[in-house]
Amino acid sequence: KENCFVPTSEIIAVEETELNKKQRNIGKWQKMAKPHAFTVYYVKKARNHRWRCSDVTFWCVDEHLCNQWIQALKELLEMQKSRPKQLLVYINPYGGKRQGKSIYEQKVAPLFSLASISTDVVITEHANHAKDNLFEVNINKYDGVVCVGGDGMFSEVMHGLIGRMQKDSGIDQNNPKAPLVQCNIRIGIIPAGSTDCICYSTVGISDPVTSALHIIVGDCQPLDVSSVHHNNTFLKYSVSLLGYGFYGDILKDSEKKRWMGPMRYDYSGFKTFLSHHYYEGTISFQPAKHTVGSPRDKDSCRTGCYVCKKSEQQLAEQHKECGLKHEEDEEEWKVIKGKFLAINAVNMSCACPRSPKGLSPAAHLADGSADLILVRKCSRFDFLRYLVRHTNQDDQFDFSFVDVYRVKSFQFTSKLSEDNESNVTDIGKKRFGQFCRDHPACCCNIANSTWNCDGETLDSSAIQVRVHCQFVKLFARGIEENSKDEAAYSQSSIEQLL
Ligand SMILES: CCCCCCCCCCCCC/C=C/[C@@H](O)[C@H](CO)NC(=O)CCCCCCCCCCCCCCC
Ligand SMILES: Nc1ncnc2c1ncn2[C@@H]1O[C@H](COP(=O)(O)OP(=O)(O)OP(=O)(O)O)[C@@H](O)[C@H]1O
Ligand SMILES: [Ca+2]
Repeated sequence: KENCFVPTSEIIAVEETELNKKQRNIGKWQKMAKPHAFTVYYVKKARNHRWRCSDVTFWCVDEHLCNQWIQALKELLEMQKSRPKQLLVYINPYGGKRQGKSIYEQKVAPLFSLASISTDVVITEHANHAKDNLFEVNINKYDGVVCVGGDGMFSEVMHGLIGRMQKDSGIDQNNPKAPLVQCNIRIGIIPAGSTDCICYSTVGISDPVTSALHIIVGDCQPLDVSSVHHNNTFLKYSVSLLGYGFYGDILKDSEKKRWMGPMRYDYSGFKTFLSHHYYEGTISFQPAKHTVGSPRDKDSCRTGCYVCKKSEQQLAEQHKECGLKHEEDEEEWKVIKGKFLAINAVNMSCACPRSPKGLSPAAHLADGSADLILVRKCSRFDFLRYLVRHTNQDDQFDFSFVDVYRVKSFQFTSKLSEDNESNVTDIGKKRFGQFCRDHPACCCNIANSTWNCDGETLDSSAIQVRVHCQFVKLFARGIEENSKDEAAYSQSSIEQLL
């Protein structure tokens, strides 16, 4: 009844179809002596970036012809070298609403088996199980690693893979300037967490079936990764949010409420909003001059993004020049001191179901930069106005108390650690403990906040951060343009750039 066009890259599987009696007796096929059939399973694109597995069955009388078609289509699939054949899967049974295991078994495993992908499945028994396991397994056996869980689970797998690569190459991660070895094994995310920001920002939806299909067709999306150090100690890598103040405090409070599931973030978010604490410190950063985009751009990173491609070319050129001294260290540092409600550094938009355009709507997945958002001390009402703009079309950077910069590296030191380092002992501060009790309404916080690094707290408030362009790869393709208007708009802005 309907014609449809399916690129071979979006065929999931081709199978010979056994016709049952009922099928044989319908329509014109009932006149055939012995009809033969094959079924093509393919990706059907629905609304809002959702993908589904659809199928179409072809019938004919000639058995030889039918087999020729099956053979030809299977050969076409075999030629798609980017498709994974063997995957290592880690399932966190306690992430999000604790449905990781059933999501995998009911929605994902049947699709992998249809696409003839073999899997080794590990159900994690404790935090860091997946990370530690990745240091031991024979990684070369696999075409990819899949994590079933949330951003925290992705982070574990990413740390395992990057850590393993550095260990195998004898690179010391504690050295902030070490030339890290890139990780080429792709990671797939089956969303089953509380925020699922990495999945949402790279696919456009958090939906397990959609993500499974992106893995099957062998998509590849590079991602920027930030390395976080405290002096010469490696702390963590980050791909989504590094947040101090508001998001650090939410995370710290929400960890005690894990039993609440994803709701814990709303509860702790509300509490943290009411507490309205601000923190004093100094932030220094190197602006990202290499990238052609800016955080106030009107259009966002989409599949085949021009801004990310430009950065990829530059990266390739840099690799060619390998060995030559980079001017990075000599490039200018901008220094900002102040009182901040939130300091957020995002490597991607951080779009998620709570905020469909994210913390920085124009941030790019793979341009080698992060957007540094500084929210200065302001009234509760203004901060609420700022937060609300994450949920509508208004510009969240259009406030006098909000600044945003595109950076390739930054450092932060809280006033408290600066004072401690310079041995200025303020007896008053010590006596008053954590908060300014003389002025309870002023919300001035003498204690440090903590950094929220992709949903995990960091031990140190003083950190040094460097963005590594396109450092890991995902089974994703970025967010696809979903309307003709959007596509035309993006094209016109590229023309403007050229
Ligand atoms: C009035 C409504 C305002 C809503 C504003 C929503 C902004 C939401 C922005 C979400 C950004 C998520 C960034 C991703 C971070 C992930 O790496 C990390 C690990 O999964 N998730 C979190 O840290 C979890 C972070 C969870 C943050 C939840 C924030 C909820 C804020 C609620 C404020 C309520 C104020 C109400 C006043 C009447
Ligand atoms: N079997 C396990 N028991 C306890 N913790 C685990 C287990 N497996 C993994 N973890 C840890 O649970 C943490 C949170 O998991 P995950 O990210 O999947 O869910 P979430 O926190 O609900 O979602 P999000 O990160 O999207 O907010 C991860 O950092 C991971 O280290
Ligand atoms: Ca980026």
